[in-house]
Amino acid sequence: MASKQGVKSRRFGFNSSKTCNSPSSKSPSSPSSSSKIVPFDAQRAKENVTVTVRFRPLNQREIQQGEEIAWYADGETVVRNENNPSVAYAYDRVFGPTTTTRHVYDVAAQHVVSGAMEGINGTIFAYGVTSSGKTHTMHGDQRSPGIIPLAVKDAFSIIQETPNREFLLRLSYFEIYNEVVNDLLNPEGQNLRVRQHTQGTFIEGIKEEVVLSPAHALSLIAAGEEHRHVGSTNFNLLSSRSHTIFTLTIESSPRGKNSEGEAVTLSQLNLIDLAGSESSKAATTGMRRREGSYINKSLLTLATVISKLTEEKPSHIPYRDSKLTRLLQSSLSGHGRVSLICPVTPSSSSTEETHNTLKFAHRAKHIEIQAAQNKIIDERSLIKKYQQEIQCLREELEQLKRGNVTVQSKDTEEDNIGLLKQKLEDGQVRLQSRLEQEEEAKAALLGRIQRLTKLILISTKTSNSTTFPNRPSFRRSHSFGEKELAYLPYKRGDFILDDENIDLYANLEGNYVTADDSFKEDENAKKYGLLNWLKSRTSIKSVDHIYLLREEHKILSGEVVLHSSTLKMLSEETARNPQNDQIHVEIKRLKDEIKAKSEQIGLLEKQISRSLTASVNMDRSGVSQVKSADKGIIQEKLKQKICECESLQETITTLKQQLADAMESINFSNVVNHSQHLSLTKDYSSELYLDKGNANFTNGGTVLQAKISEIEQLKQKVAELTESKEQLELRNQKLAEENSYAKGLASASVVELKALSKEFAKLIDYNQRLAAELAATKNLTTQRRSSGSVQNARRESHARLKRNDQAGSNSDIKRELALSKDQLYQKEIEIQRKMLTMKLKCRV
Ligand SMILES: Nc1ncnc2c1ncn2[C@@H]1O[C@H](COP(=O)(O)OP(=O)(O)OP(=O)(O)O)[C@@H](O)[C@H]1O
Repeated sequence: MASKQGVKSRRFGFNSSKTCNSPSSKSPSSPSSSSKIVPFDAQRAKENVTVTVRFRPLNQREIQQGEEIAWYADGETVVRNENNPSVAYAYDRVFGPTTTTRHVYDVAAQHVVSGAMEGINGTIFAYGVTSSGKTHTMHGDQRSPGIIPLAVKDAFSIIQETPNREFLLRLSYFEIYNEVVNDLLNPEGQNLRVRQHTQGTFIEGIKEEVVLSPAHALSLIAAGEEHRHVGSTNFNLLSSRSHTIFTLTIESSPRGKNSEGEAVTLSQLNLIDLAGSESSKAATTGMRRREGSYINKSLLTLATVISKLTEEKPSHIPYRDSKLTRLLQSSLSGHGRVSLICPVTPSSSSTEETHNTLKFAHRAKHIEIQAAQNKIIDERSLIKKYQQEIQCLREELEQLKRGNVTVQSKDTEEDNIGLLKQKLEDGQVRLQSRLEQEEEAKAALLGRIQRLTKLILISTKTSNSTTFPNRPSFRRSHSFGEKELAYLPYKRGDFILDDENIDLYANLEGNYVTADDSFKEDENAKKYGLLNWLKSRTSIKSVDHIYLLREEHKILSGEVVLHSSTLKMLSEETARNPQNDQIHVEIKRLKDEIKAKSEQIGLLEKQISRSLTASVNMDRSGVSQVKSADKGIIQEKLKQKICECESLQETITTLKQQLADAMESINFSNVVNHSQHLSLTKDYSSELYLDKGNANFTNGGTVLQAKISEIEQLKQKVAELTESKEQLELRNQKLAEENSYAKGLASASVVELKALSKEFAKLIDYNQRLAAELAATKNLTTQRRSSGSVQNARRESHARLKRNDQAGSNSDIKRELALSKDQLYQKEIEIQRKMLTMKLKCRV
C-alpha cells in the first residue's frame, strides 16, 4: 500500500528529501529502501490542503483490554507502523498524544482563521474513526478549549488588531443527521433544503446571528449543541451521530471617510466536526446502525470526492452524492484554505481503521487549492447595508438640525414684520413643543444609529494603516484567557465562561463600548449553577427583547412625531399656497406613513405587553418552582430534624434511667461498703467504745447491722423464690412437653384405632365367609349320603377319595376359622389395651 502511495507522490512531483526530516525516513523512489515514507512537497504545501494527524493517548478501555501501540509519531511529520516499520506516511505535522489543542490550533488552524478574516474562505475539519478525538479537537472542554472556541477568540482578537477596518460577523450552526440538515440555532429549522446559487451552495432558511463578542458566539454554539444528535456506542459514550458545520461569515470594509465605494471583503470560515466512521466491530443495532450507515456513506462520498480531486484529469466528481460534499464543494474545489486534522488512536485494536484514516489524509494532501480574497460590492454585504443605513440616518439627523434654522429664516424672509410679530407671539408655545418633539425624534434616531453601530465591530486601537496587520504564525498573546472560551455547561462537562476583558469594542465615535453586561451577569449566575444561569439567560433574553421592542417603539414614535410636525408645517404652507400640488402629495404621503407607523406602534405595544406578561409569568413560575422545590427540601430537612430530636430524647431518657440506676447502685454499694467497713472495724469500734465511750457511733453501727442482715435475709428470700420459680418453670415446661407428647400419642392412637377397626371388620367378614363355607360343605355331605347306596365300586372308591379331600378341606377351613377367631380376639384385646393406655395418658 505504501508503495502505491509512493507512486502517486511522484506523480505529484513530491520531493522526499525536503520533507522527511526524520532520520529514518527515506525516499520512496529508492527500491532498496526498507522504510517507504509517503512524503509531500513542502513548497507546494502552501497551496495544498494542510493535513495534520493527532494521536490521542490510549483510553481506559484500551489499557484494560491490554491493547498495544500499533501506530506512533516518528518525529514531527511521520506516522509509522509499529509492527511493520516500512509502512509510514508523512504529513505537514504529526502531533503526539501529549500535544495540546492550542498547539494543534497554532499549527493547523491559525493561518486558516487569519485568512478568513482577510477575506479568504477557510475550512477546518476533523476526520477520523469513532472515538478518535474529533470532538475533543474541535470543541474541547474547559481545560482544553478546542479549535472552534480558539478560532472564535482569534477572530475577535484580529478585529482588535485591525483598527483600520470595520467588521461584521454572523454565525450559523447546523448538523447533517441521516442526510437531513437541521438548524442548531433554531429548533424549528428542521430538514432544510440545500440550494444551488451562482455564488455557491447555501441552505435555505438557515438562521444567521450577528455576533458581538466571543462569549456571544460561544453561547450560541453551546445553545446549538443542545440540539445536536449525540448517542452512546460501544466505543464512545458521547458519540456524535451527525456532522456539524459551524460557519462564521466575515464581512469587512476599510474604515474612514475615504473608504466610500471600496470593496467589502466577504468570507466564510467553516469549522466542521465530522461524525466518526464506524467499523463493523461497532456491533450496533436499530437506530445506531441506521445512523452509522448514513455516516459511513457520506464519509465514503467525501473520500471518493477527495480521491477524484487528486486525479490529474478528474472525471465526474460526485459532490452531489451527499449533503456533506455538496456543502463542502466550494471549499474542496480549491477556493479557499483547507485544513484537515485527523485524530487517530494508536491502539492495536483499530489498526486497520487508523490505516484507512492515514490513507485518506494522505490522499487529501494532494488536493490543490488557490486561495484568493473574495471582494464584493452587492446586496450580500450586510455591513454595507448597515453602513448606508447609518449614513442615511445621520443625514436625516443633520437635516432635522438644519430644518429648525431654515424654517426660522424662511419665516423671517417671507412674512412682514407685523405678521412675524403676530406669528412669533402665536407660535411661541407651538414652537417650543415642536422643538421638544424634534429633540425626541433626534434622540430616537441617535439610538438607532448606536444600535446599528454596535453590530459593526471595530478595533479600539487607532491606526492609519489600511492593510491587515502581519500576524505571526506563532502563538500570539491574547487579550483574554482560555477559560472564558470554554463552552457553556452541556453534555460534555461543566464549562465556565469568563467575559472579563474580552468585550471591549468601540462605536463609530471611537468611544469604548463595553459588551452587554448580561454576560457578566451570566458569569455570576453560572457560579451558582446551571439552573440559575439558564434562568438568568432566559430572563436576560426576554429583558433584551422587551428593551428592543421599546427601542423600536421609541424610534417609531419619534418618526411619527417628526412626520406630524412636518405635516403641520406643510398644512400651514398649504393654507398660504393652496395651489401647490406637490405639497398635497407630500401631505398624503406623510399621512399614510403616520398611519402605517401608528399601526406598527399599536402592534409593538401589544407585543411589549405580551412580552411583559410572559416575562412576569416566567419569573413567577421560576420563583414558584424554586419556592416549591425549596419548600420540599425544607420539609424534608424538618422531618429529619424531628427524627433526630426524637431519637435524642429517647437517648436522654435511657441515659437518665441508667443514671438513676447507677446512682441507686452506688448508694447501695456505698451502704454495703460502709457496713462492711463497719463490720470489719466492729471490734475496733468496740474498742473505741470501750476506749472512748462513743455511744452514738455504736448505735449507728447496730442499726446498719440490722439493716444489712435484713437485706441479706431479703436477698436470701429472693434467691429462694427465684429458685422455686425456676423449679416451677421447669416443671411447667416438663408438663407442657408431656402434654404435647400425650396429644401426639392420642392422635397416633386414633389413627391406629381406626386401622385396627378396619382390620377387625375385615376379619369378622372373613370369619363369616368361612362359617358359611363350612355350613355349605356339611350340607352337601348329608345330601350325598341320603341319595342312594347303589353305586359301583369304582365310583365309590372315587367318591371316597373325594370325600377324603373334602374332609381335609373342611378341617383346613376349621383351622383357619379358629386361627382367625384367635387373631380377632388378640386384636380386640390389643385395641382395648391401647384405648385404656390412651385414656390414662389423656387423663395425666
Ligand atoms: N488528545 C486527547 N487527549 C485526551 N483525551 C482525548 C484526546 N482525544 C480524545 N480524547 C478523549 O477520548 C474520548 C473520545 O473522544 P471524542 O468524543 O472527541 O471522539 P470522536 O472522534 O468525536 O468520536 P465520535 O466520532 O464517536 O463522536 C473522549 O472522552 C475524549 O475526551
